[in-house]
Amino acid sequence: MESSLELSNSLGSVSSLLSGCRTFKVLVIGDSAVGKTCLTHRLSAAQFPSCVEATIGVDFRERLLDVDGEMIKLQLWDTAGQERFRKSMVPHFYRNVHAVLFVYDITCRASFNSLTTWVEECRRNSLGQEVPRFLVGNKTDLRDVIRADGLVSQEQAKNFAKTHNMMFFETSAKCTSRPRCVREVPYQRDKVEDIVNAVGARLKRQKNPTAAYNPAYSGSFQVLNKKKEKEMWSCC
Ligand SMILES: Nc1nc2c(ncn2[C@@H]2O[C@H](COP(=O)(O)OP(=O)(O)OP(=O)(O)O)[C@@H](O)[C@H]2O)c(=O)[nH]1
Repeated sequence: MESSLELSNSLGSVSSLLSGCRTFKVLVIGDSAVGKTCLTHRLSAAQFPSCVEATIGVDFRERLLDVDGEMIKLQLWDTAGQERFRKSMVPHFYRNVHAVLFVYDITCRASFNSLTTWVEECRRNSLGQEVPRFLVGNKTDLRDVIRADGLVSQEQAKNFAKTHNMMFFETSAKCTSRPRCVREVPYQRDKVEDIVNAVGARLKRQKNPTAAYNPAYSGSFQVLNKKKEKEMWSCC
């Protein structure tokens, strides 16, 4: 497993050097089922997936982005939320990270409360404060079907973001139709592109990112010997 990771990362680095396009590793973390996989599909400009399974290990998706005339590549690491599917891979997730998206589900207070655990995991893995952090409250399309007192309020989330020096967004990975969402429920504006642009703009200002972890494909690494085995290196 580890040698596969190292080999693929080296191949990716070569590809990145040849393309001359700066590549940034963006880690996506948060509890299981908050919507990290769906969100990374959307962030990489793909559709909301019709069917998703729990991530085993990590999946990769990429997004090429034009930021003020410079093409940069966001390499989105969609990590497993379930501890049993993360196992010994965690240190790999945190190596050479350029930005982190902390995702919670606005309808699941427990996923918001867990954010401190995810922040702590970053600290344990020596992620410096200079690495930009983004807080994303997902599933805003469910705001109307959940009792207000069951929702994580924007105020709470903003305070958390401020305390931890994060840029805050709420979005729905599912709500893909911008005009329909804007007209029907104004606060459900499709913010996915806003998130991509904010991450891109913030990273573009970063000088000389390390180019170590650059798989030039979409694929996945998974912890083996699990019942729910997907194919290794499955394309997205
Ligand atoms: N209503 C709604 N459902 C969503 C949204 N995003 C994801 N989901 C659903 O939430 C469930 C979990 O989504 P995933 O993307 O697999 O969650 P995850 O965080 O990647 O989960 P792990 O892989 O276990 O870490 C799926 O049934 C999705 O269809 C959203 O914005 N709105």
